Amino acid sequence: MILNNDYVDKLQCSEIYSICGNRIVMYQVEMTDRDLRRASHLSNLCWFHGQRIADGVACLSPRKNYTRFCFFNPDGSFELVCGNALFAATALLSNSSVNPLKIYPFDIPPLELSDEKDRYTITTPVSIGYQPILVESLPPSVIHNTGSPHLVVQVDNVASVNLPKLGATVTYQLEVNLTIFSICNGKILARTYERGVEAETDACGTGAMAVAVETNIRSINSSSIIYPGGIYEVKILKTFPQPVIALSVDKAYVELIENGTRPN
Ligand SMILES: N[C@@H](CCC[C@H](N)C(=O)O)C(=O)O
Repeated sequence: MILNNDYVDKLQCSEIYSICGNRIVMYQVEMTDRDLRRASHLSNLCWFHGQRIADGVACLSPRKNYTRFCFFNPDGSFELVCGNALFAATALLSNSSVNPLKIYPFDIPPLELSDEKDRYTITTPVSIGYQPILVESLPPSVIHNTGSPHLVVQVDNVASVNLPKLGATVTYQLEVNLTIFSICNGKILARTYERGVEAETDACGTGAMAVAVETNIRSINSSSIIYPGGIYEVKILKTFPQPVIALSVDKAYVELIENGTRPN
């Protein structure tokens, strides 16, 4: 993506990464926790001349022994975790003096991040949903919280679902993301409609984790989750007392697509 100089000026200390096609602004800023939580105005970095050019903004703020992580959707809503932004954060900080393994979101235990050979990996506990929910024509489905909440629905064929229509209903009624998946020749295919973006994105890290939880419950054995924008690998490391998942992505799917940093 080539943006004009006006937008590059607006970006200042930030970059846009594409992670499996999910475009995230990575904004490095010195801010207190209190100010960060209120910084929903930073979501304006996702917009240029009324057009959405990114699917969220992740703020990284240095602390003494770790980096604080905070995420806003393009509509300004706050979310604890964006899986893809954490992959980008690992890529961004791995060449700096900051310890990339210590990136802490608010309110939840720190996730484990690793940068090994050709892959980035996030390891995190997730909360399983038990209460089946009925929305429109969808089969009863549950919400898994993988740092962000996803209603996870198995369908016959992901390609033939009218995701914009169903997703809009789900985000409006339940205020969660909608992630659908189907099994095709033993492979898991997935799509996510993101709340706060109010559109389908090319891929979603927390959505892939939610699919991994659901397929594990249904005894579907496949470690690859294929989104329109790229492929994630998942491993369930343990299931009790709650599942712990390792989600990884090939570094080739993590691309710096716009660099707004300017020399002084
Ligand atoms: N794209 C993200 C999830 C971002 C948060 C989501 N829109 C929400 O509001 O929960 C990912 O890769 O996990």
